[in-house]
Amino acid sequence: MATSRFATVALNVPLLPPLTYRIAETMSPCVGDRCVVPLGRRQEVGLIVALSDQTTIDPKKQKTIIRLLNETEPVSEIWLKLTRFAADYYQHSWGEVSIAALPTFFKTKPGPKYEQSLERLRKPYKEKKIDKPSGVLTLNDEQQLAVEAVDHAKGFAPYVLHGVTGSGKTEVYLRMMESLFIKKPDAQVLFLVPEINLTPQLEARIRNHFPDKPMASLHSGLANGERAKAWLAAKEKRIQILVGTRMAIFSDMPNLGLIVVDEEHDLSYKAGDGIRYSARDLAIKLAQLRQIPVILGSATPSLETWSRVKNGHYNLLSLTKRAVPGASLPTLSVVNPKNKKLIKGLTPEVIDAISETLQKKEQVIIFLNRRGYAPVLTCPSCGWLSKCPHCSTYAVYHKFHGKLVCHHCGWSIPVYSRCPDCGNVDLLPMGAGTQRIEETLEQLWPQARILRIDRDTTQRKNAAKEAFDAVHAGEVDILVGTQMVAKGHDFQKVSLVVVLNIDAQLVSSNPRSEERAFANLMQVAGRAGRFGLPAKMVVQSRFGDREIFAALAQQDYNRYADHLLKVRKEENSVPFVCQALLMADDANIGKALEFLKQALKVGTDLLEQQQNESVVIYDPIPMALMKLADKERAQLLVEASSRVAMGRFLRHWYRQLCEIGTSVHWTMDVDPMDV
Ligand SMILES: Nc1ncnc2c1ncn2[C@@H]1O[C@H](COP(=O)(O)OP(=O)(O)OP(=O)(O)O)[C@@H](O)[C@H]1O
Ligand SMILES: [Zn+2]
Repeated sequence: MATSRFATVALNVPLLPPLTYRIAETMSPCVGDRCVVPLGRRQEVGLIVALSDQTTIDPKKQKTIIRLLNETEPVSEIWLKLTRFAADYYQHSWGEVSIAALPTFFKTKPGPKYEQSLERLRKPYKEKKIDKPSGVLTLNDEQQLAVEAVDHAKGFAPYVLHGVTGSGKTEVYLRMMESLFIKKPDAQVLFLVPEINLTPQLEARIRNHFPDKPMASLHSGLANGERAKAWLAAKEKRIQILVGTRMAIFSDMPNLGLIVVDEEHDLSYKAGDGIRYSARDLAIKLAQLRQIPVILGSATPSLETWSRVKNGHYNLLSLTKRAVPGASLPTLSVVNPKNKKLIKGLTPEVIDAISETLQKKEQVIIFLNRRGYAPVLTCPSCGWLSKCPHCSTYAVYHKFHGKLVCHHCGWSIPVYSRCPDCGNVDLLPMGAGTQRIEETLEQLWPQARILRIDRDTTQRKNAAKEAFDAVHAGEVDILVGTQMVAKGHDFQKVSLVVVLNIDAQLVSSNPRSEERAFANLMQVAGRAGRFGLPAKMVVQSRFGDREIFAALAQQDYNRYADHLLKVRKEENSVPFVCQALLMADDANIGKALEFLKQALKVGTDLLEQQQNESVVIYDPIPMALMKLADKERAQLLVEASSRVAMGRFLRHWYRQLCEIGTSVHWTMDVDPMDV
């Protein structure tokens, strides 16, 4: 075979299409190999995406590949296609996406110890101990049906596994994997989870079920070396099961036979900075490229996903009841705190319910989506408020550390002993966060063992795992926390869930806020009564008569999702339109808005030129959280009736935006989560 003389190399540079380099005679690269090339005065690691025998580049300007990095197999054609798709879809250069998708080790110029490091990465994983051989459960009919459907699937097959909380979705995933392994013993499975904190429990469950199948996890809590190790093990087929957060979607698994996206509605599948990809959406694309089944599981599927079930793009698998015999869903009562005699913000109903549950020696979860002691500190004499000097928001009072902390930019100072404006010494915390509720609980139930789980208590490595282990071991009576306590955990003895302060989410101007509140409520309700204890849920809210609570009382996702879809359809909003957001920030909001006005003009002209009537561009506006870390931010919303129309517009518009040449920093978010 004649060797090619030129290689096209993708590089991590915005807007830069892959560049052509000469191949030295001693090298025989493959498509998918990494290499080091000169770029201006720098040397960069690039990815070879094509080979050819000729080039139109002037021989004097041709540059040569400096070093070929082919000690590992080249990335697969499918991996290249996936990253290329993501690049086109999210408006980045192919190199930006593909290089960024590699673990740091593989995108850094090799140092002197490169070979030894590679060798170390290839060392086998230490055997982990299996807790106890898991007994074989008999699947119920619905579970059985779900497993069989996927077992019979041919080629690309997208499924939504919609199962009420505690309906045994995890068991279904495990059996789906099992039947895949029976058919293809060397198959690989990619199992995506929204949060690192959910991986230990799940990993243990998978390990117990498949003691012989090598597995690894991949998430941002791992050191660079560990990430590279997992990535390489997946690539070289030394592991068969990869459990990971969104970044794991960019693993390259040659024998991939099944993808599971657990809790598919979770926001953390969408990257919030850099390349703003959705791992869930890319999972669908990957399954299509690999021609395999993909399972999106949730008790509360996102409306995007639900509408695709409704229009027949995805197949629906339903689990309508709890899996453990005798287990039922909690009964709901909504208590209006208005005109009630509150004790430290708690209604008598909540207090009684907690006391009763503690008497029965069962566990309580208190869910409050706000960490810290109080969201704001105020001076009652002059009206001073604890504003963050860098953001258009308040710094949160953290009593135990004696600090004011901005949850948006991280700014913090020791808390004032007197008002910085008027000198008054009696500063007052307003509202309550998890710390304050914890303090209240300690005062009201001094005998109870109370544990708070939120981002503040779980920063140390393994802290979250240890905390949840304590709950599982029955060492905790009351668990108070943020969303972290609502997700995924299979608690045995929780029989009461109390929800405080959900109202902020119900009156928000963000149109997705209510959808999220519903998902939160359903999920947290789902932590109670999983093992047959009669369970209760008490929500303090002023909006007890809303549709959301009627649906929650029945645990009727379908009813509420259909209701929301109807509203969205009437409003012609997502998922009935596609959106993209152009965001600009600058020290001065005026300049950010000015740039967006130019962008609007360019875009409007382009639409006219394209005779594209499926796309609408709205006027630029300051963002809801206008100032963040001293940057003033504005946004421009684009909506289109189809993804194709959107893609056609964005591609050209993006190029033209780059030509505007502004000092304003801007980014594009395709399918934004918040507008
Ligand atoms: N067929 C079955 N028979 C008995 N118990 C079962 C069966 N299937 C699952 N279970 C048990 O039911 C409990 C809940 O299952 P699992 O955690 O898989 O639910 P889930 O649907 O993932 O819940 P969630 O969405 O709330 O996280 C687990 O303890 C599991 O062992
Ligand atoms: Zn701030």
